[in-house]
Amino acid sequence: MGSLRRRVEEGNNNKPHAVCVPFPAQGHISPMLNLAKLLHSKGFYITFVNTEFNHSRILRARGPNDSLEGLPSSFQFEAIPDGLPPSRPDATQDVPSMFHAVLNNFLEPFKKLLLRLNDSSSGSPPVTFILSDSLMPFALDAASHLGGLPVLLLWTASACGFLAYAQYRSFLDKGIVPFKDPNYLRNGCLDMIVDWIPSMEGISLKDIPSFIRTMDKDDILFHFLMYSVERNCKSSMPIIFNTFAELELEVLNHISSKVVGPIYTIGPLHLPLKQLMAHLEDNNEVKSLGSNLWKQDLQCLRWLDSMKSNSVVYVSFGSITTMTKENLIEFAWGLANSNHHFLWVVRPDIITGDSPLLPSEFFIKTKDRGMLANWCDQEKVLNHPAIGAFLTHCGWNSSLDTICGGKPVLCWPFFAEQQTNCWYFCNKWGMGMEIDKDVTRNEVERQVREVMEGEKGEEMRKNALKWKSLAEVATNPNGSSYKNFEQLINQVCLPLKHYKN
Ligand SMILES: O=c1ccn([C@@H]2O[C@H](COP(=O)(O)OP(=O)(O)O[C@H]3O[C@H](CO)[C@@H](O)[C@H](O)[C@H]3O)[C@@H](O)[C@H]2O)c(=O)[nH]1
Repeated sequence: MGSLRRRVEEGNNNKPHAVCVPFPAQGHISPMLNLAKLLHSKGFYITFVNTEFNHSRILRARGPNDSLEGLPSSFQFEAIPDGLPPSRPDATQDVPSMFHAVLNNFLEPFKKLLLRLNDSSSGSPPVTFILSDSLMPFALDAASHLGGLPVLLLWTASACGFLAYAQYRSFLDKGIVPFKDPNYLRNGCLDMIVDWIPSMEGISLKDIPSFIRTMDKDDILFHFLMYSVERNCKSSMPIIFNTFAELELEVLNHISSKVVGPIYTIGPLHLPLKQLMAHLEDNNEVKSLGSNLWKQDLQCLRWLDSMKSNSVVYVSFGSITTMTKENLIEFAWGLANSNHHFLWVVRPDIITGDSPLLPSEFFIKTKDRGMLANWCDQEKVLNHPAIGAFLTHCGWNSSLDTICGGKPVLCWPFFAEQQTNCWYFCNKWGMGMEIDKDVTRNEVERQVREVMEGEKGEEMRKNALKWKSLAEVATNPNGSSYKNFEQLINQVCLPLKHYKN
């Protein structure tokens, strides 16, 4: 697929040009787009690169007028093929296959794209740097192929997740991974305390990013993360973290001593973006840009408007989590039996290969207090005063959404570093409780009641509000993330333009 829009405009040629390449999944595209918009507001020319698959999904979910067309001349979208066979058009692609594709299929089309963008007839200024997702290591290879083009790396998950992934080689060297006993998931093995990770005293194997859970020495999930994080650590390029220093200070100090390049914490990106959007005119094209891969149900917010403050539990498991039909039924009855109001995002692809069907008794029992949606504007939902708590899988964007909204969490981590985020919510940040992997309706009911009515829930709510206010301080002028972002722009990104020319 070629350029979607190309307009040469006076003045663009002097702009520094950032080519942004997110990992092709919702939880990566959204923070990358947020950062791209912030860079654009600082005068950068942006090329945003999606896969063809996700590009089509965004067009379908948002419609051409409200997604990728009619943009200012200094913000363009490009799409490259992922080389994967066709899959369900509105479902998240298989994660191991995507890791395989990233390692094998992306380098050549991406190099071709960079060459085209750098061609004087392209209509865009010469590329100044690549802003690459940390999980797209081919961007580093493409950059060196093009004579050492600078690369900025964006880590879209938590810093604690990064530090935990950075231990993967130790798990191999110590002979812990791959596991040898086929019962390792059930025999208490995962309760082993991991005692060598600085700043994570008391953490157990079960809280380490889940890709250690394998008996296969060549497991693609484990090796992809180990390889990508190690490449980040060894690179002299800056790594940007979507977190704030006050939240993960100790971890960040350890990461700083582990990586060759500098690190910049500039999050939560939601907050500076919100401020930026508030200042843009309503007809500003960047304002209407979004990256949701599913169509948002706008009714949810209207429904919440009619609810009392702190009275609704919001339930969502992000864009990748899948569960069994039995899990879904247990969540449903747990919510129903709690007698609380709830808004539940049930993605059409949440049950692998099947539709998420719920029993009619459930609908009868929850008729006046339950709302289901395929997808919603989660940031807005979590900022809504009616929401009292969030039942989440602990993906990092959802974690930041809830921190920015000041809502306590019930955690049901699915995979990746969600287990580590969950451990931090429950053990360090004091705003979370964990629901067992083998979820039961009784536990869901009990925890929903606790977070909505109990003393512990009250304590968690207070802590959540404390983190919300610290996140605001960090992103306000003179806050840590604000200053880091200014430094990143003025001391790293803008001088790169000078260096290129
Ligand atoms: O109805 C919904 C549900 C979700 N979201 C958004 O979807 C994103 C979901 O991202 P995240 O919470 O991070 O979950 P995943 O989609 O699972 O994200 C992947 O990417 C994250 C960032 O790298 C990792 O932390 C996760 O472990 C990984 O699974 C967030 O921005 C939400 O605001 C909506 O807008 N509407």
